[in-house]
Amino acid sequence: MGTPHIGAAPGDFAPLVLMPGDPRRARRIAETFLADARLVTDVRGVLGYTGTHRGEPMSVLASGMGIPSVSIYATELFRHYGVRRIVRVGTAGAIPHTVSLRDVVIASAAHTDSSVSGLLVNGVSLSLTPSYRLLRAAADAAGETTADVAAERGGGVVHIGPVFTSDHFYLDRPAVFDALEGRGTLAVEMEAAGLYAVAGSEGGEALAVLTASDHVRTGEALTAEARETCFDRAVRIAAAALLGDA
Ligand SMILES: O=P(O)(O)O[C@H]1O[C@H](CO)[C@@H](O)[C@H]1O
Ligand SMILES: O=c1cc[nH]c(=O)[nH]1
Repeated sequence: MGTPHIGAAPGDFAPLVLMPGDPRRARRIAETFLADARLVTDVRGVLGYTGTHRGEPMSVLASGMGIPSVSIYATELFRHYGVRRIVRVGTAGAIPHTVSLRDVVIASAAHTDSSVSGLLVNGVSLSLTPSYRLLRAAADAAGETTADVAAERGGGVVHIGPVFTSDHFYLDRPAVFDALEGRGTLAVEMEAAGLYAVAGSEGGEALAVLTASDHVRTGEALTAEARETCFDRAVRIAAAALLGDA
């Protein structure tokens, strides 16, 4: 039963999956966003739950950190569990000063310093992009969140644009961030490009909806408590995108 990394039985996952990096965040999402959630896998402590959201079956599974880890879980979900859509709900470091802590960044493309963009098609550096349907549904779900509305709700604004998926959390190269910012890159994280690459290869749909938990220019960072509260907004947008025309 299951795959090398997922202990769930066939049929245990819904076709729609939310995917945070952190297993404890997966549990929190299951407790707060899913009705009747049940644990379906805990191999290696990577927790997965299935329940319903607004009456539709929906699952949550942690990805762990980095492209190799998210690639394993996304591939096994698409290939062996009939999953159709995965939306990553992660944290990220804001790059330009126009992105503030608590803002949500919907990743319309993922640049990367990983080899993944060049590994899949010989001689080609692939553009790693989300499903247009998911992107459009997330943009619609976020649409009413102007700066004023966001301030009233205690959250930041929603940005849509490219992100940088890095293999290096401790990347001490400001020039890289300068060059990426000059090309419109909004935030840095460690999984979106891998998820987009897997979805492209496996015939699935994927998107990353990120919350700015720290700022690479100023060094500011959210407290652990603020991180949890702010994160809910990204999860709401992600769940709405998953439901889309499901
Ligand atoms: O909060 P998550 O989803 O894990 O995302 C970010 O946090 C981790 C690094 O601290 C990396 O996985 C990065 O992408
Ligand atoms: O990967 C990440 C996640 C949050 N903040 C960063 O600077 N990098």
